[in-house]
Amino acid sequence: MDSPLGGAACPLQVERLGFAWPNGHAALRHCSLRIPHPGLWMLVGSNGSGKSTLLRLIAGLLEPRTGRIAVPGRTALVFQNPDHQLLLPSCGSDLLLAIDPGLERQARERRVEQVLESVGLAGLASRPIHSLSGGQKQRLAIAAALASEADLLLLDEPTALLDPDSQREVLELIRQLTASAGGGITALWITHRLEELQHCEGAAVMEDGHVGPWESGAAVAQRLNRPA
Ligand SMILES: Nc1ncnc2c1ncn2[C@@H]1O[C@H](COP(=O)(O)OP(=O)(O)OP(=O)(O)O)[C@@H](O)[C@H]1O
Repeated sequence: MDSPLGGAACPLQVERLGFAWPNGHAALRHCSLRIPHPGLWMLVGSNGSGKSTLLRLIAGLLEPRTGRIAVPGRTALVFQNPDHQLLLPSCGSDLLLAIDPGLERQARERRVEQVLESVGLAGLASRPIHSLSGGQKQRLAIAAALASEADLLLLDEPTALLDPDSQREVLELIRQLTASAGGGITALWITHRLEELQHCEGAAVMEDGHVGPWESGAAVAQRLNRPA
């Protein structure tokens, strides 16, 4: 299948995107990005370079002023702080919010169990969310994204608030979900943690509202680690 922007189908294509906030500040200028195939892809860049704005545009929360975004599948955003997106008191009730309400009750409950299992939280449907650790909450937020049948996960510094063990667990979870055996899921992951770049398919640097070319994560980490 061809993408709406012409080339072969790919999980995400962004072409010459422009966006300005109501105060006139141009957050994105001629911003282009193409994810060629499923996997884990990372974006780095200094504070204010436009990374979160780009993710919100891709998710459809903001309207671009110019340019185009082509996403053949569904998107889901995962925020830095899972408390900003987990709404209901128990794990199961929160996940039910994300599941197609047209499905029969039993199918919805089965789906809850399935997605909990896929993020390592099997059997926790009735657990109160406030009793989860930070890492478990972040995995639940990822489960909600999966429950919504999203195939493009947009992760905005998902490990920034986690301790090193939980950070590794969340990264490993996303790696498994985006591995080819994981069913064609794509993740676009924003990070300031250069060590995470070692684990991606490709990394790009965002600067002043513009995304650079894909490079190996190791090459980007090495360059950004070097003193100016
Ligand atoms: N709601 C808003 N209203 C006006 N300007 C905003 C708003 N949100 C962000 N901006 C501005 O847009 C620019 C890009 O912000 P954005 O949050 O996308 O950057 P970022 O690369 O994600 O930064 P960080 O690494 O600090 O999260 C910044 O100059 C920021 O101040």
